[in-house]
Formats: sequence, structure tokens, C-alpha cells
Amino acid sequence: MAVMDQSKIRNFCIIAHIDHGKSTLADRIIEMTGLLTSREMQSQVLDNMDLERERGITIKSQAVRTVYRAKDGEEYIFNLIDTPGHVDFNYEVSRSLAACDGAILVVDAAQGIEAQTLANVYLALDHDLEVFPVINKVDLPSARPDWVANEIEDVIGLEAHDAPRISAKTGLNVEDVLEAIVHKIPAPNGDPQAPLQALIFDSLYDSYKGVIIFCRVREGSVKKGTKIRMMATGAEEEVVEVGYFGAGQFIPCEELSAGMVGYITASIKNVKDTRVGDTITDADRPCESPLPGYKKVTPMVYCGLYPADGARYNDLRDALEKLQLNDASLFFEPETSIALGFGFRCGFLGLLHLEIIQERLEREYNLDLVTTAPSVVYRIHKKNGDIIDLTNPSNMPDPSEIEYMEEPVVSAEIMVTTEFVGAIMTLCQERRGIYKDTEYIEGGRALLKYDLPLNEIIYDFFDALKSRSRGYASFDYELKGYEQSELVKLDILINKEEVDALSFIVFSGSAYERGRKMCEKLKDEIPRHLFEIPIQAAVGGKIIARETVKAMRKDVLAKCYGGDISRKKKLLEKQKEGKKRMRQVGNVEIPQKAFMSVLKLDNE
Ligand SMILES: Nc1nc2c(ncn2[C@@H]2O[C@H](COP(=O)(O)OP(=O)(O)OP(=O)(O)O)[C@@H](O)[C@H]2O)c(=O)[nH]1
Repeated sequence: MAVMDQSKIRNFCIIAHIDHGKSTLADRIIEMTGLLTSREMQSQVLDNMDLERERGITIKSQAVRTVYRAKDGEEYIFNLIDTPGHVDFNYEVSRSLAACDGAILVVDAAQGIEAQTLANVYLALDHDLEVFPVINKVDLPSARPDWVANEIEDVIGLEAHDAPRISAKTGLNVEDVLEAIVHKIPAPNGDPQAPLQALIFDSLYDSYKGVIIFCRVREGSVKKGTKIRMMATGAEEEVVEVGYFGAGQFIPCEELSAGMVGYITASIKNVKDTRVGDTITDADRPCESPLPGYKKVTPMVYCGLYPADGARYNDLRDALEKLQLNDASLFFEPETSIALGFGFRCGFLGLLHLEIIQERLEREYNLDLVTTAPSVVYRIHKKNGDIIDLTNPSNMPDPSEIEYMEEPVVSAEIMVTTEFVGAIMTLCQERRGIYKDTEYIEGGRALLKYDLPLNEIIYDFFDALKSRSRGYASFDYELKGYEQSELVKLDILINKEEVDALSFIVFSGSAYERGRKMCEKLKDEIPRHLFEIPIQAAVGGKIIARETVKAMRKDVLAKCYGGDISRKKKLLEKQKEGKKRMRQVGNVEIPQKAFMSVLKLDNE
């Protein structure tokens, strides 16, 4: 079979700030283009497709191939590669970009440039992508396309006056975007005869096909029977099938050659062997070196996940194992807590990632979970020279053994209208931010640059930012490194017993206030018992705050004496149901949601 004509391929992605219309535009592009080239339609590809159709798979793919018949009468193959929009997934964004030759920058005609617009453009330019802007949502009454075009030119330096002005929602002028893809995004190059060199930008597990790898072939070609090697892990397998993804289905093809984007299946059992960012080569004729940029992703945020019903520990483990197949950046290992029993310490890229996993466990695997407060990874330098990466506050060594501690710090960029600059600077200062720089941008906005400790932003920083700027501020960050800090472990004692799952690490200057707030919060969360319950916060054995839950003597049945028995039963049932959501610590019952209290300390 003839090698694919590279000049007719366009590999690109869409980048945008959240909500500027990336997904809507992607849907519109897919809708306005076809599935197969006229030549492919005549071949037997369709038979294979029916098979897929029978299985009724609906997988959201990271890469969709469509065919566009351009105004010049030629057919172009578009590979639209999805990029995650959230800062948690910066590394993944970077991998997706590395698979592209160009990017469409979508900017909302009413909002203009925002923090993630900039962050994504810089990432795209770092990867030498050709970036062209599109001004979206021109149908909105508040749209200011001329103003936004100026802004794009001034702030980013991209030519924007001929930028398509579209409504991804109504389809207005989206055709211009399709033409711009053909004319502005370069065709791929690469030698189909050279040794295979392909970048893995995503992989997923399908119970029918096994591991499916999405890749961009840079050099050489790959087809059924090729023995491939993953250069970072060394895993080797024979290719079972190659193809691409279009209109919700996997469409097998004969081979993938230089410039093409598609999928490979091989009898790989373990998704861990196929790491995003790794390079695939031909085991029998390997390329000299891997493509640049492979880096192991490290979780930034850890928390404990426990089954609400201890008997479901094994179910939780199975579910985590399955999720990990799809998501190499999810980390977990068994841990035990005195308060919560058997569970897992899990690592995530960020809070959003944590929420996604938590929701999937609850929805897809029907698990009821208790989650402990998320924590960043602290680095402890011990007096004996040992260095510990601390992912669980309970494992903190005795302070007398610690020389000093470090915490992760990020460089953050916050875009805000000038009237809110003061409010946002105050917020950053409260969060121990170190001011770096301000850039004023035409149109009354400023880009503030701060270094901030990660642990000050993972919980509710984004919400605080929004509320103090009436929704106008936008935010982006990347990990800068570790810096020395005065940190202490704050313990919580309930009825004089330390509750390990409630301990957290905190900046020493904030310990008193956070301890006080935590006690107040827990006082609200813990129901009254037949006895008085002291709630105390302590640092290094010294009590720094205290609240008391008063005793009560309430018999739930008292309310309905004389009532009929079924009503009594109902009440008792309800109480039993309520108990399931409680954790027994000593002789105190703590509601499960109390374990997340630390997250809500800043809510006024
Ligand atoms: N009026 C108008 N609304 C639009 C247009 N394009 C997108 N929207 C709306 O804007 C919102 C965000 O659009 P999405 O396509 O989900 O934005 P996104 O950038 O993919 O957002 P994330 O998926 O959160 O990153 C949705 O409610 C869309 O319906 C448009 O051209 N005009």
C-alpha cells in the first residue's frame, strides 16, 4: 500500500482557557468533516467498522481523525488531538502538544485573554507549534472581537486581524477555521523509511482490545506484526493492529507511517509499560535515541481513601487497580489508620484529579468513600542525613529528629482586571505568596506573578480568587521546586484521643488559627453524645485550641411514645443508617464528612 501523502495531513490541537469553547469547536469541526477519504470508502475498511459498531463501543478518544474536502478540491486528513484544559494536567497537555504540528488558539470574544490562554500559548510555542487565533462567541451581545483581536496582537504577538471570527455554537464562519487549518498548519515531515520513532501521547485499557496506545509517528512506520519496544520501560510486544479513531470508533488500517497519528494495539497486559511521553521503536531496527521530553509524572497531592464499609476494602483495591490502568499518574498503596481502618494512601496530580478519581470510584464502582484531607508532599531533612518525602502527616518523625523541612512552591500567574489587583495581592499575601512582578495589559488588566506554597493553593485558592474578583480572575501555575519552611504537625484530639486521620501539616505561623478553626468546625460536625466531648488541637503535645461538644440525653424514641410500632422501627432504621456514616473513635462517633473539615476552614 502506498505511503500516506504527508502533504495532506494536518495534526493539530485546540488550546483555550476553560469555557472559551474548545469542546464546542471540536464538535463542530468533527460534524463538518467526513470520516473517510473517497479512496478509503471503496476499500474494505467498512467491514471492520461494522464489527466495532456491533460492540457498540463509545470511547472518548484523545485523537480523532476526520477528512476535510477543502476549497482547493483536495482531501485533507485532520488529526485533532485533545488537550486537557486544566492546570493539574499540564504535563499531559505538553505530551499532547508534542504530537501536533500546530494549534488553534480559541479566545472568547467577550472575555479576551485569560491566564490559561497565555499558559497554553507559551506551552505550544515551546513545542514549536504554529499557532493561529480564532475569536469565538461573536454571537454574544457582549462580544468585542476588534478589541480581542488587538489584545491578541499586543499581548501574545500573534497576527489576529484576519483571525476567523466565529460562533462555535451556531457554526458561523467555522468553515474559515477549516480552511485556516489547511493553510496555516504545516504538514508533517519525517522519513517513512527511517527506523520507527513514535511518541505515545495517551494509552487506555479496553477489555476487548487490551492496551490501546495513541501515538504520533515521527519517523518510519509500524504495522501488524512489527515487534515494538517502549524505550523507557524496555517492554517489547508484537503489534496486533494499527488504525485510527473516527466517529466514535476504532478503524483499523494497514500501517501508520511518518506524520500519521493513530492507535496501536499489542498484547500488552500492563498499561504501566506504555507510559505517556515514551517513544516506541522497532525492536529489530531501533532508532538511535528516544524523542525528547519523557518524564515520569509525580503526584503532587496525596490523601487517604477508605471504604465507608470496611468489608469493601478489596473492592476498593480492585477498583483502584482498574483505574490505574487508564491513568498512570494515579498512585496508591495500602495504609491503615487507627480511626478509619484499612484503606489506601493515593497520589494525584492535583485536586481536580483527586475529585475525578473519587467520583469515578463512587459512580462506576459503587463505593462509598471516606477521604482524608489532601496534603502535598513535604520533604524532611533529618539530623542523621536521611531525606524523607512525606505523603502522610501521620508518618512525620519526631520533631527532635528533624533538621529542617521543605515544602513545594509554585510559580503562579494570575490575570485580573486592574480594579481587583489590590484584593488579589492581599489574598496572595495571606497565602504566604512572594511577589514577583506585575505586567499591565491594555484593556485594564494586569498579570500578577507570585511564588506561592502549593499547600496554600490546593484547597480553596481558586474559589477565593473568584470570589474576591467577582469571577474575573484567572489563574495558572507550575511547580517551581522545594523551599525551606517552618512547618509543624497539627494533631486533633477528640475526647483526649488523637485521631490520626485528622492530623495535618501546617505553616507554624498559621497553626494557632487553623487549629482554632478546625476545632470550631469539628464542634459543628460532631453530634452530641451522652457525655461531654472535648475537641483539642495540639502541636507537639501542646494544646493550642479547644472546643467542647456538650452532653445531651436525647432518646430518639421519646418523641413518639404512644406512637405506632412501625414509626418507631423507622426511626431506629434511620438511626442505624446514620451510624453507617459514622466512625467510632474511642467512644465517640465522628461523622465521615468531618474528615474533610480541614478543607473548609476558610469558608466564612
Ligand atoms: N454564545 C456562545 N456560546 C458558546 C460558543 N461556543 C461555546 N459556547 C458555550 O461556552 C461554554 C463553554 O464551551 P466549551 O466548548 O465547553 O468550552 P471548553 O473550552 O471546552 O471548556 P472546558 O471543556 O471546560 O475546557 C458552553 O456553555 C458552550 O455552549 C459560541 O460560539 N457562542
